[in-house]
Amino acid sequence: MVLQVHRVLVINPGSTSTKIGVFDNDQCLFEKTIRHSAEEIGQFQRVIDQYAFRKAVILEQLHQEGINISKLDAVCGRGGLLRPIEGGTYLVNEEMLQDLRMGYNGEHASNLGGILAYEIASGLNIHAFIVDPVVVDELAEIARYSGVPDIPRKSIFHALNQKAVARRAALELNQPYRQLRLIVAHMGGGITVGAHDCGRVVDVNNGLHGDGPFSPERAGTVPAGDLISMCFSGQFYRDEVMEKIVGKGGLVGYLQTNDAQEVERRIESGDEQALAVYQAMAYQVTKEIGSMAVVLNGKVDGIVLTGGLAYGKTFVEMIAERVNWIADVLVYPGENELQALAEGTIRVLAGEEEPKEYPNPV
Ligand SMILES: Nc1ncnc2c1ncn2[C@@H]1O[C@H](COP(=O)(O)OP(=O)(O)O)[C@@H](O)[C@H]1O
Ligand SMILES: CCCC(=O)OP(=O)(O)O
Repeated sequence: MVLQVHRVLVINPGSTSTKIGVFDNDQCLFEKTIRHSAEEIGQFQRVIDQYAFRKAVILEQLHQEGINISKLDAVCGRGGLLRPIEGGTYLVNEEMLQDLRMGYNGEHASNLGGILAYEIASGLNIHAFIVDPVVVDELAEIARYSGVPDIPRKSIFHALNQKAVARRAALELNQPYRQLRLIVAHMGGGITVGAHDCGRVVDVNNGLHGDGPFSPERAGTVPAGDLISMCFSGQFYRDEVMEKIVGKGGLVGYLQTNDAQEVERRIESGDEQALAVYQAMAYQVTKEIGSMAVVLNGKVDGIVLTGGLAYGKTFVEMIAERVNWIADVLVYPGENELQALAEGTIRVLAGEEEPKEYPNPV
């Protein structure tokens, strides 16, 4: 029997980068990470305004690589701040596009994933998909309480990569993912730390809207009372305050860069402020890991560090030395998101799985 080969373009817009790949089934033909500086991204007021810029960057890169897009069978994007849904592969439909365009659950680069996939696919008369978007919701009911009844906690995190690396850790630990208790810290432009309890992410910080550790471009949890006073001080517009939390918080706020490698260079050249901020970011990640250990009743089979920041040896060491008493630390730098997007799409194209229809609420 001849195996049918499906060619898929996958697009992963992150807050600090656009990552693309072309796959023949699960075989990667080419992948590329295009990094965007804080200034480059900062010139756009809204995430949706970055659409034309990111599309041009993608098409230019494919052109340079000599990829003929008319040979594609599908396009898949990382999605987006939709309504809370269960994991899986979803066909991009009109209702989804509307929610992505309006930012139903807020603004994030991944909203562009489904839109870019749809725009490129519709020009070629092929289907567009998203896989395991950032709103996959498996929270335990107890984790939804915030203390303010009108503001329930939400599941907004690096679902795609957290699941992919958790499965990789399960292979390494030689046990099924569904029988393991893992803590996964994805450390990219945003940072999310999830408690994976036997295959379900029962608690995780909302990586976008002021919850958890600060990150290269986000504030994480901030003192609520002071934030409220800032909002009503008359000194700032709403968007300006939001930017302090998402986009211009964290490393960008303290050091005016979202680039951890640049921070490491500054530290090497003796910059004490850079060192203090980097140490504080690691410290906040360890606090979140500690709290997820409590969520798992202290029975933790492994702590997984992943995302772009996990390439930073010093940063990983700062974290590992504070948390390795909880469990062994496994480090998977970068992310498996392109591969995971491709595999989710191929499962549907090969007829192994039916695509889910949005919305398909939890
Ligand atoms: N080799 C490296 N050493 C240290 N930090 C790195 C390295 N490579 C990337 N990073 C940092 O990782 C962060 C981006 O992570 P990434 O997972 O690619 O984010 P996103 O997908 O949100 O754009 C940036 O701060 C970047 O500077
Ligand atoms: C919205 C949660 C996912 C996230 O923060 O992604 P990036 O790190 O790519 O911005």
